[in-house]
Amino acid sequence: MKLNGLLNQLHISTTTEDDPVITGITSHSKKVKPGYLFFAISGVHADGHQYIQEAFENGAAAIIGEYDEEIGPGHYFYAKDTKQLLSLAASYFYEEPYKKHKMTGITGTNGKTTTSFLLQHILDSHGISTALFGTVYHFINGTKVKSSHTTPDPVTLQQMLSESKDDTVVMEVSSHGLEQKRIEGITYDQAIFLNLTHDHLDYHGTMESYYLCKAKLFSYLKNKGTAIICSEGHYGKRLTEELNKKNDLQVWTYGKRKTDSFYIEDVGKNSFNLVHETLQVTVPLPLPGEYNALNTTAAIAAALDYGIPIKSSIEYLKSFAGIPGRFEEIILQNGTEVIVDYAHTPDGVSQVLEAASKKAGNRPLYHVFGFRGNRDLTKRSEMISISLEYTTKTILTVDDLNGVDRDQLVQETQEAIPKASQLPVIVPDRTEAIFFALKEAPPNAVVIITGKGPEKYKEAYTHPSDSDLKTVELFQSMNKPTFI
Ligand SMILES: CC(=O)N[C@H]1[C@@H](OP(=O)(O)OP(=O)(O)OC[C@H]2O[C@@H](n3ccc(=O)[nH]c3=O)[C@H](O)[C@@H]2O)O[C@H](CO)[C@@H](O)[C@@H]1O[C@H](C)C(=O)N[C@@H](C)C(=O)N[C@H](CCC(=O)O)C(=O)O
Ligand SMILES: Nc1ncnc2c1ncn2[C@@H]1O[C@H](COP(=O)(O)OP(=O)(O)OP(=O)(O)O)[C@@H](O)[C@H]1O
Repeated sequence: MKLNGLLNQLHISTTTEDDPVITGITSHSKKVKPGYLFFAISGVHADGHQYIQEAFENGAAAIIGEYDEEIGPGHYFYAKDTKQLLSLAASYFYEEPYKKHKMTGITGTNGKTTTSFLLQHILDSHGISTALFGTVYHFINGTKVKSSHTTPDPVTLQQMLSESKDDTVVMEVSSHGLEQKRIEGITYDQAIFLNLTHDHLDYHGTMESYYLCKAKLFSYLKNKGTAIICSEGHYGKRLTEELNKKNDLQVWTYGKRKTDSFYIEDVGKNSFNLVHETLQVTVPLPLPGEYNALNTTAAIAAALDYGIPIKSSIEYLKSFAGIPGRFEEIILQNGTEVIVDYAHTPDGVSQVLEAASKKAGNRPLYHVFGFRGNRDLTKRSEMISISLEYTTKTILTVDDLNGVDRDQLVQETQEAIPKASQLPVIVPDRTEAIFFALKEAPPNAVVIITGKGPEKYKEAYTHPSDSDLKTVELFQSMNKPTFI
């Protein structure tokens, strides 16, 4: 690809005499190789304009930045919004790879991973090869690829789209990804809105700007594309109203109202009823909880939009194998049921504890969880209150420190405890906290550990383990019953 052609596609109305070949695109100066086009971006921690010199030294063919002045010894072009242009340039560089696939984007505070796994399972079972881009891992051409972001940076994203030979791409679209315009240069055949509840206010500031950011996904829908929206909650209703005013989209809602395009009722332990137009069917619940009936309905609706009959989706769901760290269950030798789950927002914790307490019935329910350092502090008290409401015993611990001193995080956790008659226990070492819960809980109890799901620990703890699941397994192996 030549520079002048790319500048033209980006609507930068300057040309260069030498018109160099562009060999790659990046916004990180240290990744620049000879012939690269470097985009200078002002970020949260650094300003890419400070690294222009380094980019030239590493061989950049040209730079695009937001400073309206000549910088450096080589080609420099001014642009108003380098984040947007970086994504567009990456898309053009890889020859607009989204056009090779059917594209599904899924957004929402909670449930993106779950819904994307469910949809991928249905599509794959139907013979539609499907790539998955998301938090747990990416899955391209039948192979798992390590994921560092829910929505990858634009260059990685476009490269993955280009490498994928899959018919369909199902991708989680995070609010950070939307705000940073990582998906610019892609249009979607369908977009799904799951919910919007308290999270990431450290980044978005207010729920209003968080909503406006999530709603942006729907502006990337193709003409006649399908919007699938959960109507439970204020924001889903608002989005539906806003999108219904546009005539160029198919808008489907799902939820618990009879007016929803996909209406669910009678959510039980193992199944729920789904009504769509004249069809009424029983759907097996692939994972416990009403929230998972909703996630499943979103996946069934998306599959129907791609031509898969609802009854076929139901058949396929019977072989769904679950998702790492999403209501993942282990039964200890003494009978204690342990659940590891990724809930890390007030709504997520509330939903999963509701499902866990239904499972526990009259049995005791123990809950172990903690907070991440440097992340939305305003959700902490609410999460503790919810835990205290649902559980027999709450054991607070720490999650990733993210650079915060452990004692400070423990102190912050202590301060977040609302005044309540039943006080939680604090065990700062996460492995000790899990051991404590498993030792304290009577054999008939259910112990739920939330926050990390399948993620590896970033901190070192007393017991040699690198994830919640491994800690539970370690406890098992150290506490094997001895038979005489
Ligand atoms: C807050 C945030 O989202 N930051 C993301 C953002 O970084 P940034 O623009 O703020 O980068 P910065 O560090 O300030 O640097 C500014 C610019 O200087 C450049 N630079 C910097 C240093 C240098 O030596 N040379 C150089 O050129 C950087 O490449 C960058 O272009 O853009 C980067 C490239 O796309 C991301 O890797 C980075 O993700 C950080 C690491 C991150 O942790 N993000 C999380 C919060 C995130 O995105 N999470 C969502 C999921 C959230 C959820 O739903 O739970 C996700 O999609 O993964
Ligand atoms: N529809 C939902 N509504 C509320 N909570 C949910 C919903 N779906 C899942 N959850 C809860 O949120 C947790 C995370 O789910 P999931 O990983 O699917 O969400 P996510 O949106 O991908 O999260 P993240 O973007 O942070 O990775 C689950 O383990 C569960 O406890």
